[in-house]
Amino acid sequence: MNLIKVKDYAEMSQKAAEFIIDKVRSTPGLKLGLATGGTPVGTYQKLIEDHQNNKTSYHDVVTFNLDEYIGLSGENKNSYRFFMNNKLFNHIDIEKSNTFIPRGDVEDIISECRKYEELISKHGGVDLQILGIGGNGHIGFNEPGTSFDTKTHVVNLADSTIQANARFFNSMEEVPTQAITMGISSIMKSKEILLLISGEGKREAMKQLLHGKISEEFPASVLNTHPAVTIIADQAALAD
Ligand SMILES: N[C@@H]1[C@@H](O)[C@H](O)[C@@H](COP(=O)(O)O)O[C@@H]1O
Repeated sequence: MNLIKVKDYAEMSQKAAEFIIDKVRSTPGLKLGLATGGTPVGTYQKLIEDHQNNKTSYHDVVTFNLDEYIGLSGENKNSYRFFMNNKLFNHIDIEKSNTFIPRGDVEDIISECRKYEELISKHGGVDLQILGIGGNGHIGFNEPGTSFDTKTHVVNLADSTIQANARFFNSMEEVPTQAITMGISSIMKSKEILLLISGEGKREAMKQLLHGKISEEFPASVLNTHPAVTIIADQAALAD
């Protein structure tokens, strides 16, 4: 894994945006894997600014998001579809029909999992996957204990993840307890991965990722076996 150390969240966002813009510009029809959470928001903001100032075009870019809450429709302001429209898609020239996010509000969620996996394959797979990391090492919504062989699947969220995500909801009762997520094997099929890590709250996860053993108990550890991972981490996440 290639580790790029930066000062703070702002520098991480700037570097990550430059990395992505370079791929968008150099790879016609880029298949871009996207993540939600607080970590990539600054990066998306930088992509928007660059689109406005330098006219980088997303016209032929196809995006696949990692995950979605079960039970929330795209109109719900806490859904990841709403988040992505609001934080990125509405502000760049991407075709909405080229932005894919698993549906959490369909009746047959098992068939949605299969269809999402097929959709990614049909497009030739993800070229560059952006990832954040949960404090417990989850990637996408693959919680500790998830098999490294998983494809897109339904998960029960860990209590710590529910707690961490509660900040976006009005009350605990509203926080979904299940999600649909690309699996570990789906993520690992990406040709290249860019992992963003910022803040003190991620320090333990950072340490375990770099120095811990590769184990399903710490999902992100699998990234040590991927041939093309770049991590951009800030000082707060790196400090011992
Ligand atoms: N499903 C998302 C993950 O993709 C994200 O990486 C994680 C960390 O979020 P944050 O960046 O807000 O710390 O939160 C959620 O669980």
